[in-house]
Order: sequence, then structure tokens, then C-alpha cells
Amino acid sequence: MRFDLATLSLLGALQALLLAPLLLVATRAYTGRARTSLRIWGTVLLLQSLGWLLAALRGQVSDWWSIVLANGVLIVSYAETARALRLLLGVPQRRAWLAAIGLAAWLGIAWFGIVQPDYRTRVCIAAALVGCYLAMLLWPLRHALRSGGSTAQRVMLLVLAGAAVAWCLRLRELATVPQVGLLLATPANVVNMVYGTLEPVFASLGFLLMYNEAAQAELRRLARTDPLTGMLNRLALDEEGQRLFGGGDALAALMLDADHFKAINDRFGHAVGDHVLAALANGIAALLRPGDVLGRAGGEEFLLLLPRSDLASAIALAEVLRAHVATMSLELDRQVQPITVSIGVAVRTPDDRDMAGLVRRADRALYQAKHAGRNRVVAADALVA
Ligand SMILES: Nc1nc2c(ncn2[C@@H]2O[C@H](COP(=O)(O)OP(=O)(O)OP(=O)(O)O)[C@@H](O)[C@H]2O)c(=O)[nH]1
Repeated sequence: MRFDLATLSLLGALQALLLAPLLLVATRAYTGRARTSLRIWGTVLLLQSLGWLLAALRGQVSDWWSIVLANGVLIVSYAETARALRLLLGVPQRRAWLAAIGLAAWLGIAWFGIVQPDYRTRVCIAAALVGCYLAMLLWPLRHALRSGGSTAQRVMLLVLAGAAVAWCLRLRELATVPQVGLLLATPANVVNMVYGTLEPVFASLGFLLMYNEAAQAELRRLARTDPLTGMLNRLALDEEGQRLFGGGDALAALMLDADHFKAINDRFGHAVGDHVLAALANGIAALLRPGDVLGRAGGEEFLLLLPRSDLASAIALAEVLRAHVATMSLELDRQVQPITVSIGVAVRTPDDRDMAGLVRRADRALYQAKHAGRNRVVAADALVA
């Protein structure tokens, strides 16, 4: 079979050119980190198509175009690929590093392309550049895979591994074959060019899968977060509660409610009330252990779940929280405003069939605390303080 490498290169350019607008249009529907990374990826495809087009013209246009400019464009596209993936993986983008490595490689390629033409050295420089960028991607991906990575991340890992293998073949051939050149149809060049032609599709597929996962995770996080306090919302509390209850271990539920909160709203306005709720949530969260689950059950009411906690330690913590809130004294409208909470405590008993029963008893205890004068802790079925 005969391969015309310039034609393959043009096919790769065409594929990337067709894919780019599809991805760029798709970004309109999304927001946040995932959208930025998808936009970068669309730009990467445009740059790649330009780079491969210029490379395919090797010998027909000046070396300034087909070597210096083509490699410059491809280097920027590789750097942007690394940036888009690192952004999607939630690791620092390291733009300065990417730029420094890219610039050094481009200067080297330009020198050995124009001043002292040497194809072998240029390939070695390009391979070193690709190696550095791959390492900057494989490292966070490897980390992600270790901590239970996803199928999408495995697909991307495979695509990157393919690129590494193709470059290794090219380097090996460089050392063994006497006559070399970008568009000579040697086995390694063919593998490289075929891989380069298919890569926009495969890499974009892997990227889209990863993007989809990131977008789903972001949606799930938003659906479980209370926007005012940043704590878990009712839905997430229900899920966490069922998970903890299903575990079968000891479990305590604390229902906390701000006292006379309506008066704060009436006196200072709803916006100040919001600020008080957020401060209250943060003040409580600061005293919790890792593994304790705090969320906003609704309005000015918070639910705290304490895994592996017995009644005595749950009451002790509730008392610490109550006392801490009582000392918070927020400054509202340049006036010091005391704030207190009432807390109902209940622990799981053998009679509890589900989480709802446990929370109901904590709620009833809270009602007792309010009835007994507020700013106090009451355990289910027993007045404690
Ligand atoms: N600012 C603000 N206020 C809220 C929010 N959710 C509920 N509230 C207010 O919380 C107040 C709760 O009032 P009540 O149920 O009468 O309770 P309370 O005034 O705290 O009195 P006790 O609970 O009996 O001590 C109401 O004024 C609600 O409007 C919120 O997200 N932001």
C-alpha cells in the first residue's frame, strides 16, 4: 500500500477544521471551567488544522512557512491541549511552564530549520517537547486513575499513550534509517501521520467524555449545595442520611434552629439575615470533626449528623455548639447583635426503621427546646439543659 503523507496531513487538517466549529458552537450551552476547557479544545483543533496544512506544503512553500510557522502553530496547539486537559482535571494549568517549554522548543526548531538545517535534530527537539507536555498530562491523569479514575480518563490515557508510542517509533527510525524527511513514506512516518490524522477525532472523543463527566459532577455538586451557606442542601442531607443509616453504625442527629430569627430579618432586612445564616453555618462547621455531616435543612434550620456518636457525646457537642454560637455576637448595622440557637438531639435506636424517624425525634426535641425558652439543648425524650 502506498501512502502519500502530504494527503494524510491534509486529511487530518480537514478533520480538525470540521470538528472545531462543532465544539465551539456546543460551548454556548455550558458555563464554568468545563466551558473554558471546551473552548480551548476548539481553538486547539483550529490551530492543528492550520499547522498540518502548513506542514503538508513542505517543499512547495518557503521553510519559514512550512517549518518555522507550522511548528510554532503546532507547539501552541500542544500547549493549549495540555492546558485544556489540566483545566478539566482541576489541576493548576502551569501556563508559564507550558509557554517556556514551547518557546525553547520553537527557537530550537527555527534554528535547525533555517540557520543550520538539520531534520534529525528538529525531530529530537519536537519529541522532547511532546515528552514534556505528555508528562504534564500523564501525571495528573495517573493521579486521577489511582484514586478511582473514570472510563473517560482511561480513554484519554490511551490516546496519549498512542501519541507517545508513535513518537518513540519515529525517534527509533531516526537512529537507524539513513534517509529521513517529514513527508518520506517510511514506516514510522506513516504510523505517525496516520495517528496524527485520526488523533483529532479520538482525542476529541476522549476529551468530550471527560468534559461530560466534569459537567455532570458540577451539576451534581450544584444540585446538592445550598447556595446561601455553601453547605449541603436538603436533598444531599437525605442522601447522606440514608448512606449513614444504611451503614448500621451508631448515629446521632442534631437539629439546630436560630432563635427569634424573624426578629433579625424584620429589624435588619433579609440581606443581613442571609449574612447571619451564612455566618452561623460557618461558625458551626468550624467546630466539627471530619466525617460529621452538616447541611441546611431549610429556612433557619440546620441538620447535623454525627456518625459513630452516642447520646452523651452528641449532647456534649451540641452544648459546645450552642455555647459557641451564643458568644458569636455578630455586628449588624454597627450594632452588636447576639444570636443563639436551640438544638434537638436524637440517637439511633433499634426501633428506628429509617432516617426519617431519627430526624423526626431530633425535630421533636428541638421543639421542646424552643418551648422551654430557647438557647438550649434537649435530647429526645429527656430535657437536658
Ligand atoms: N434572611 C433569610 N431569612 C430566612 C430564610 N429562610 C427563612 N428565613 C426566615 O426565618 C424566619 C423564621 O421565622 P420563625 O419560623 O417565626 O422562627 P423564629 O423567628 O426564628 O423564631 P423561633 O424559631 O421560634 O425562635 C422567617 O422570618 C423567615 O422569613 C433565608 O434564607 N434568609
